Amino acid sequence: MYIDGQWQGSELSQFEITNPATKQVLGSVPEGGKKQAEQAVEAAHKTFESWSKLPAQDRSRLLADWHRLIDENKEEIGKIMTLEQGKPLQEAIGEVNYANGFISWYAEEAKRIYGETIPASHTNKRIFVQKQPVGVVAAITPWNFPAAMITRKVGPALAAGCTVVVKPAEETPLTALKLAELAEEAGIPAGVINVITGNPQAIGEAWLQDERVRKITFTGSTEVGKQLMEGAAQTVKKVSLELGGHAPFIVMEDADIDHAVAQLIGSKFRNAGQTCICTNRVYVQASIVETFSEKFEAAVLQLKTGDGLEKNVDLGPLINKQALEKVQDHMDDAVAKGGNILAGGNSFEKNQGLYFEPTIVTEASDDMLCMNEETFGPIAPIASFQTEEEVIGRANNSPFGLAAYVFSENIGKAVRVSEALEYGIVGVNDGLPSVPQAPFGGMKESGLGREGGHHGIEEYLEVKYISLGI
Ligand SMILES: NC(=O)c1ccc[n+]([C@@H]2O[C@H](COP(=O)([O-])OP(=O)(O)OC[C@H]3O[C@@H](n4cnc5c(N)ncnc54)[C@H](O)[C@@H]3O)[C@@H](O)[C@H]2O)c1
Ligand SMILES: O=C[C@H](O)CS(=O)(=O)O
Repeated sequence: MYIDGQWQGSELSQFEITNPATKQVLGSVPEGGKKQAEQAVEAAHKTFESWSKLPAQDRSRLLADWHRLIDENKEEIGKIMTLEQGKPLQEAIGEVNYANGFISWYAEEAKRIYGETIPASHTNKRIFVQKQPVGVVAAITPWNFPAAMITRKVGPALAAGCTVVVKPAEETPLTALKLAELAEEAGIPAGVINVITGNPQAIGEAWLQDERVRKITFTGSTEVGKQLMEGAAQTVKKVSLELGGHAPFIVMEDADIDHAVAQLIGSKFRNAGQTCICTNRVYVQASIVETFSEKFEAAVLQLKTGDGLEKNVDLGPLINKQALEKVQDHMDDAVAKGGNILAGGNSFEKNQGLYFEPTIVTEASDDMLCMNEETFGPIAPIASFQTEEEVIGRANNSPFGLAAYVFSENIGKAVRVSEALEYGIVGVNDGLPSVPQAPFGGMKESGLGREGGHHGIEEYLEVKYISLGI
């Protein structure tokens, strides 16, 4: 753990981090709890005064130095990520670059936190609006993007002048600790970033109860997000939630089918289907569903599943046994409800790694689990539809509202459908929309707030106006 500029916790009991591809023990980290959570808040609270008063140019420079060191170490960070999370090495390095994009974006954004003046309704008054950092921020992050989900929070928080306490997922703390090590090397002062590993419930509860923590920013399951949202009410903390998704991928009859197939491969099978914006259900207009399915099958059969450190691997292992069991449940349910397995359909174990083949299920029906619950694995169920109105209704019939995709070469139709979809992110002829400069986030039970772009820093700012009598 990294608290107040000190690497500590060796005296505590440890928990092991294992490689999901081999079950090899990679190392161990301290099992922190309430006490360490409170120590971290104390450090962040103590440092907030000086960090928030630092000129924005200085915070910007420190973030830029951190960005440079992350870039210089991206292969090492990528390998740590592949070892503890399982994604293929090139994909892991890609995540490091994506994660680092938030650091560079917010290094610049730090210098552009503008206020405003408002014409007063009285001649003897002047009104000035200022934006000030919210204070100590608690960040809790998932295992599937061990770097990007941290920098997508810590970047804007530090740029805004906040200090942070971070709890990474138990499965993937090593990437987070490496990022902290590089932040220390960049000269980011002790207490600005604190990384705690250990008991999620104990650490989370300590932060929820602590009035010095002024914001909770969480990325993870909707279930846990709801718990944290309730807990934040104890001291009325600001809350940002990046939660579960269930993305529809809509292919209209006038789509470029080859392009849509290529984009679906990326959207469905990135991180072995373990991303919040992965396509979870595919809707193809009836007139082209056979042609589309044949082309998609041919592309899926080219994919290679294996240890992420092996060359030319497209899909790594699933993170754990529970993840595999959920994917298998969705597979069995789809077949039981009349689904036809066009490709894949099997789990397998290799060197103790748990894998599921990239899978296509055709004849999917809306009552299937995979058409309603987040699969978080490499199953692509294909359902056909007749009309634009029908598919919009089916796509929106979900408690989730994170990402959706629509493919059509008719611009008017693409705009009409994208505007009708109740999702925070809509890819139009684009299956991989995530970039640091855009406001990433969901509607409905997929979350609150946005991360990325100029919207992302607003989450860490309070708006104050000063009414000046003259
Ligand atoms: N919307 C997004 O940007 C986004 C990004 C990545 C993952 N996700 C979602 O996250 C889920 C998968 O990630 P996961 O399995 O790590 O999710 P999870 O909710 O189980 O865990 C996320 C984090 O919360 C912590 N946590 C769990 N219970 C807690 C509690 N009671 N108090 C405090 N912390 C607690 C975990 O230790 C982990 O650090 C999926 O639903 C996925 O869609 C969403
Ligand atoms: O899993 C959720 C991530 O936010 C996905 S992305 O890397 O931001 O697209």
